[in-house]
Amino acid sequence: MANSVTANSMTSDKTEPASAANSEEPVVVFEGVSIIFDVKPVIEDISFTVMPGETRIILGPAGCGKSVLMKLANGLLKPDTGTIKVFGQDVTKMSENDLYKLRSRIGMVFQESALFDSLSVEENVAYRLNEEKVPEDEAHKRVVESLRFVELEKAISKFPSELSGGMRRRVSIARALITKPDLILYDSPTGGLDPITSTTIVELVVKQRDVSHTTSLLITHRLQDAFTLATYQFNTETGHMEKLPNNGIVPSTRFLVLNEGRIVFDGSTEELVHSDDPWLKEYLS
Ligand SMILES: Nc1ncnc2c1ncn2[C@@H]1O[C@H](COP(=O)(O)OP(=O)(O)OP(=O)(O)O)[C@@H](O)[C@H]1O
Repeated sequence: MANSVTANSMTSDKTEPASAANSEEPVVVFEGVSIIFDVKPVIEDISFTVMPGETRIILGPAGCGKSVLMKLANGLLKPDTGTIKVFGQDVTKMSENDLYKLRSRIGMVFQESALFDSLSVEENVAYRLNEEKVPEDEAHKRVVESLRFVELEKAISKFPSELSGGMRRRVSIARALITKPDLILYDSPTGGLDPITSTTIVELVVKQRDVSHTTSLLITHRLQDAFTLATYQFNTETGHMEKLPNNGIVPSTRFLVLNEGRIVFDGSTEELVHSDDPWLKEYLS
């Protein structure tokens, strides 16, 4: 089988290194991060680390601060206290110019796809390349390659309004992958999709993870998607994901669970499912 993700006994945290990252250094580090909106703390004293090649799944009830946390990681929001390092650089202290450069290494899949309705699929996917003044021929080649990855080459000339929700989400993923990022931030990539379409999107995330070993943060409201990510690997021969044998767990998948702006869990899949915490047990049931 042409796979490089290995099942383990649910105890090791070893991960495959991300292609362009130093495997020794964490990709994302939050230390004592808090942010207050209108006198209300939305993120409170959060600390966690994401290592190269890790897929960090972020769970928690609606409004607990998941999207805010992701915007903090991308430098779109600044915390009131604490430090946030991405690729070793403190994003809380960076100028907009430096943040712009840093973001060329970060792919972002926004909630609800966030495509530009007036642009074609090709223009949407090429957006970042156009900003970086990549020559047209080269940009076109890369758009085709990126759309092929999400199995949507045929939609290249269409407009977002002509696409289904699942197709728009695929375009959004193709747009995030076009710069071959070292970190991908997925904000609810299956939000608002039906279960079958959601599974096709999760399969894409699994494919991206297992083909490129890119570090990622992924918010999901669907526990089923989270556990699929933790227990399935991509088979490049069949072109589909499949469940790991013997109840195996993908070792590079870890969880962060938030509630009311605080971390209530930070650990492996096995630790999560075996947690005795009453709140977590209720949340997972
Ligand atoms: N820019 C902002 N200004 C003021 N309040 C904000 C801002 N962004 C988010 N909030 C508030 O912060 C809280 C957390 O929002 P966030 O979007 O992070 O939640 P979430 O966990 O992602 O929710 P959901 O699962 O519903 O997407 C919410 O109460 C929200 O109203």
